[in-house]
Amino acid sequence: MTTVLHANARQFVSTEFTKQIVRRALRYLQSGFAIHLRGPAGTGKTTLAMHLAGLVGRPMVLIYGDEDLRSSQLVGSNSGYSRKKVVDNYIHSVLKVEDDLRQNWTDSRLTLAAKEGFTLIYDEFNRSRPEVNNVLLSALEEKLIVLPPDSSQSEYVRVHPLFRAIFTSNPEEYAGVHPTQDALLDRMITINIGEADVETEKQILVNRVGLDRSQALKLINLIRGYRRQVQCSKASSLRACLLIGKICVEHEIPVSGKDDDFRALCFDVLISRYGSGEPESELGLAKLLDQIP
Ligand SMILES: Nc1ncnc2c1ncn2[C@@H]1O[C@H](COP(=O)(O)OP(=O)(O)OP(=O)(O)O)[C@@H](O)[C@H]1O
Repeated sequence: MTTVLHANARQFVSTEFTKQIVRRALRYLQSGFAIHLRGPAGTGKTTLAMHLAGLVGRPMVLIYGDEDLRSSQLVGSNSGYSRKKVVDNYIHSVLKVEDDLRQNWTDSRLTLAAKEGFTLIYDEFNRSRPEVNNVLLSALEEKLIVLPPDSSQSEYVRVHPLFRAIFTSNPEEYAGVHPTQDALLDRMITINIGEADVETEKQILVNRVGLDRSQALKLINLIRGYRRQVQCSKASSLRACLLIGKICVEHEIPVSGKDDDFRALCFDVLISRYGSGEPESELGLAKLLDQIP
């Protein structure tokens, strides 16, 4: 049974940075094009996708890209049998038996969304093997989903005009990410989602974990400073900010380099995330913490 979701608009923090992306993305979706939000981990792609789906206003279906995802989990599969047996002995000398055994076909998420005109969010789609995603080529271009020959259904599903698709992905240099076939990229509009601006991260920290603005700014500057120092561009600072911020608020730890608990928390979260584990990386973080009043 496929779960259909509805977006929780309250959670989404809107700033000038996010509004200009939402404006562009909505334009493309309203014109019927699939969009692809691509960027480093933790830059807010999935949250933005859910927000956009909420603005489109149709129920949404969520699929997560995965190495083991099979095309049947996108399109559907036969599950079990139903049997209809009719015994006709109206004329007692004549016994007529009709025995009809059929396979039951169950639509999976892509087919459900395409049939009903829902919004499909396919999160980190390039973690699925490229051949599994081939079914999307005709879904996005010819607006048809070709069902497997043994599907006991018609050979294809016509895509509902209100169907929309939002893809998210990490760049190909990430572990576990497959190169995306050009034909699929050619069928979507890719928006590169970079690191949010300081104002957006600050607003998210204030709204999501309850830090005050000055503490949020101190934390953002510390983490961005450390990422610059160790030259780490792999993941954004947002998740680390939210993690440290939440623990500080819930355990009343001040955002201050003078506080031992805060220093230990930053070492625990930041060295493993961005650091090299080398002594100079730890020394560098200690010096940055010394500068936080
Ligand atoms: N505009 C926003 N409003 C509120 N919270 C946000 C916003 N953008 C991001 N977040 C929060 O930041 C964190 C990271 O966001 P998200 O998971 O969407 O990033 P992502 O780019 O999809 O990461 P990944 O590539 O690892 O999947 C989440 O906790 C999310 O709730």
